[in-house]
Parts: sequence; C-alpha cells; structure tokens
Amino acid sequence: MIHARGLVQTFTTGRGKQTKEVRAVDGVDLDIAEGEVVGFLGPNGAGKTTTLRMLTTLLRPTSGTATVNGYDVLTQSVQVRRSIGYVSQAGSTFSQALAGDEVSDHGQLYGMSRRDAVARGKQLFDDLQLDGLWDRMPKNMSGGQKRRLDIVMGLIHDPTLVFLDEPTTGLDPQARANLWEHIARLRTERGATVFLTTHYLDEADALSDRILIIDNGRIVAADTPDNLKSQVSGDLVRLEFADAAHVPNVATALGDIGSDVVVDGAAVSARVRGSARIVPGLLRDLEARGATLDSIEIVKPTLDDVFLTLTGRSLRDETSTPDTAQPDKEIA
Ligand SMILES: Nc1ncnc2c1ncn2[C@@H]1O[C@H](COP(=O)(O)OP(=O)(O)OP(=O)(O)O)[C@@H](O)[C@H]1O
Repeated sequence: MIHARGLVQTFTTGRGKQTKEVRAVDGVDLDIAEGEVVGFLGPNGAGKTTTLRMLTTLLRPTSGTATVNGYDVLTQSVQVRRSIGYVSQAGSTFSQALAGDEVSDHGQLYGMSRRDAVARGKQLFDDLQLDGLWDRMPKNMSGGQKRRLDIVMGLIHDPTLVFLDEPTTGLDPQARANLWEHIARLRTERGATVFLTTHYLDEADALSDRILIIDNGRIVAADTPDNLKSQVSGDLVRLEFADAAHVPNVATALGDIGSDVVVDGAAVSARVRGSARIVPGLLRDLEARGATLDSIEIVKPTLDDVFLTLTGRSLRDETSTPDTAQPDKEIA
C-alpha cells in the first residue's frame, strides 16, 4: 500500500547570510501493508506532517522515492490523490458554503454522482454525529464539529487508504471516542488502510496495529504497541511504607531484582521485569522483616516510556495530552 525509501525533505529558512537548512525528514523508509492501521508518533516538529505531505503529493520530496496504492508520488500524483483520503491538520472546508454542499461537491470532484455523494455524505454525517448540520455553514460550527466535517470530506469517496493528520486534536472526549470507533470500523468493515499521526499516546496505542516513532526526521522505532512496550525494562513498581526506616533495605532488594531504583521519602520505586511473578515474593519477604506497606502501585510501560527509553526525552513533556486538551465548545 505504502512503500517509501530514503524520503528526505529539506527546507531553507531565513534570508541572506542568515539562511539555514532544516532537514525536516531525514531518510525515511516505510512499508505499510493493506488493511493495517499505523500510528505515526513523534514530538512537535519531528517530521510527521512533512512525511504525510510528501506521501499525499502535496510536497515534492527533496530526495527519495515512494509509491502509494501502487502509484509513484513523483510521476503519478493525480492517481495518488484520487486513490486516497486525506484529512489535513488545517482542514479543508470553506467557511462560507453550506456544509452539505461542500461535501457533495467534494464527492463529485472524485467522480461520484451528486445523488451518491449526498447519500454517502448524509450517512457519514450520521456516523460522525453531525446530524442536523447538513445546511449549516462551517463558520457557524464548533471546532469539534468542523473537525468531524473535515473527516467526512476525507472519507466521502470511500477511499481504501486514508491519511489522518491529528484527527482528534481539539475534540471533546465523547467525540474522540466516537471517532476512534469510526477509525476502527474503517478497517474492520471496509478493510481500509489507515495512516494516522497523533499526539495522543493512548490513541496510538488503542487504534494502531503498528506504531512508527519519528524523531528529528528519522524513524527510531517501528513495531506493534506491545512489542515496543516490552522493550522497556519492566513495569514501574512503587512501594510506600508507613515507616521510612525500611526504605534503604527495600531499595537494595529492588536493585537486586530490577533497575532504575528511585527513593522518595518513605516510597521507593523501580522497574521490574515480570513483576507479577516477582513482586508477591518480595512482599512476603518484606512482611517477614516487619516492613508495613502503606500502598503499592504497579504501572505497565506506556508508549511514553518507550520514547523515553529510545531518546532520553518524554513525549508527554512536548505534546498536549488528552488531560490538557481543550474540549470544543458547542455552539447552540
Ligand atoms: N514550510 C516549511 N518551511 C520551513 N520549515 C518547515 C516547513 N514545514 C515544516 N518545517 C520544519 O520542519 C520540521 C518538521 O515539521 P513537521 O510539521 O513535519 O513536524 P510534525 O512532526 O508534524 O510537528 P507537529 O506535531 O508540531 O505538527 C520542523 O522543524 C518544522 O519547523
């Protein structure tokens, strides 16, 4: 479905002597099979959108090659564009037209009859909870409604390969959940291939068969979410005691069975592989020594831990998470 070799994109910024070259994408290889949902993760400025723009023929690669749906992005850009759906970060609606007209015109641009475009558009409005908004102008919609309208535009011609650039940014939790369901159904019901960029680690984890992590224009990891997480050195085990006097002994014991031991007052944490097997024995041992536990927490590795292990930085520090995302305000 998508094959790329050595994709590079450089931009020149500044003027005169201040000119600087930015290597936004620095030699990306990709192989995405039919029916896969692939999540493209990376911090701000890592090169996600630039890669997507090259694959969707909106930007000519500085070097490298790619085929999308069997068409060459350099020599068959029209065929590439006709065969894919693309939902950009910026959106694709004009604020002055009626939403339904935009959707049906868009479908007709892809060769659909007006009747088919209207029927499919109305079905998508229904699926994406936009019912009642067919005759409304996008400028009078909330941010979340506009985002869902962008997605209808990207799906109107029923593409089997869909590129989604941060599809749920700005959506409230309910709208996000609804869109997740829709993305999952694109694959299960239509056998579509989906390539999506996202800042949300939980979204990538929940939706993707495979995750690609890009950092500084290079792919630093490509695997299933589970395989990626198994590269992190174990679960995070945190034990808190009523009496801090036990902490040094516990820290030593955790150091023997795990790594990354951190002492914080009366609490001690460490990464422990196979914690479900190891921790019960440790607890029995501690109890025998009279160490009374106040609380215990075991957290499975997340994709953020994967990124931290790979790059030494946290994705979470650099990107907005669902907790901090602004829900869209509905317009009455
Ligand atoms: N038209 C441009 N001119 C100059 N630099 C650009 C241009 N477009 C992107 N860049 C730079 O290329 C790098 C990659 O940008 P890109 O938008 O691909 O990142 P991203 O991973 O999609 O980021 P985000 O998550 O913030 O959308 C960044 O350093 C960005 O500033």
